[in-house]
Amino acid sequence: MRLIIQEDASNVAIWSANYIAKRINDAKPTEKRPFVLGLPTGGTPLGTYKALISLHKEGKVSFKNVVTFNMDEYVGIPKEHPESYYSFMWNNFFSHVDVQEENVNILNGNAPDMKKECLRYEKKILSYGGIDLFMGGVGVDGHIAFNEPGSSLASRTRDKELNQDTIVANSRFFDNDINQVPKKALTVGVGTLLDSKEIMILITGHNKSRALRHAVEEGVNHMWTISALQLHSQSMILCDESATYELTVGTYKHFKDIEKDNIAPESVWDTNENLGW
Ligand SMILES: N[C@@H]1[C@@H](O)[C@H](O)[C@@H](COP(=O)(O)O)O[C@@H]1O
Repeated sequence: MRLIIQEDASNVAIWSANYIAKRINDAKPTEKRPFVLGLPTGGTPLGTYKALISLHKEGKVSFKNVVTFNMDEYVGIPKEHPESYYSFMWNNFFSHVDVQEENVNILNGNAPDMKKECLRYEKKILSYGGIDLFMGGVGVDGHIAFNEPGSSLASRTRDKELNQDTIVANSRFFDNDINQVPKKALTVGVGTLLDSKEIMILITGHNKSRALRHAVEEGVNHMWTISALQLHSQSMILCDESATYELTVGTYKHFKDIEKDNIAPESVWDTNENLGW
């Protein structure tokens, strides 16, 4: 696993956006052979979406031949609800780039048959030959997508009960009222994520430092589903300095040293100016 440590969250955003743009451009996607991108919601990837929109507006990347699959969606709120992941994605990203509506895939949290919906999603991912690059975030308790502690590391797309920690954490988007937060979600499984060709997880802020330690320094454990990344041959965590507080000095120095020549992807574009950072 690679661990790339950036100074702060804005650098994480710029780095990840450039990386995604480079992967898409290198793949030279076509209508018949699109690039397949897995995407998350949450506060963490917002900067990445902002940076990708800038890159798109500068003509440096197109999403015309990109097919997207979102990680998860709440169950039981209408898709038009301002806090549904459908609304999040269209408001914060899809509406600002040239992605084609028919290429956007988001689980339907209101499907009459949840099992069928999850199976349909898995099959659709397979129909494209799998996901080329899955970007994700992490919960404070180390959950990836909505794979809460104790989720099977072989799990596939399914419905999951959200735990109290997640409900409390997500209540910030629901007027800080835990009663308004959906108690269930549909989510890709850990196994689904591990089948992606490449995984890039963004971890920023002090409150995620325990999750980062478990991901990097502890063993693979279903109580910290993020740790399953250790089983993947092309996984990368991109974090900021604040998230490294629980790493040992030795771990920190090791990754700083081996990644020192990889501060940015080879053809990094300087988007700082345009983003006002
Ligand atoms: N299902 C999402 C996860 O995909 C996300 O990684 C996590 C952390 O979100 P944030 O980036 O806002 O801390 O929140 C939710 O639980």
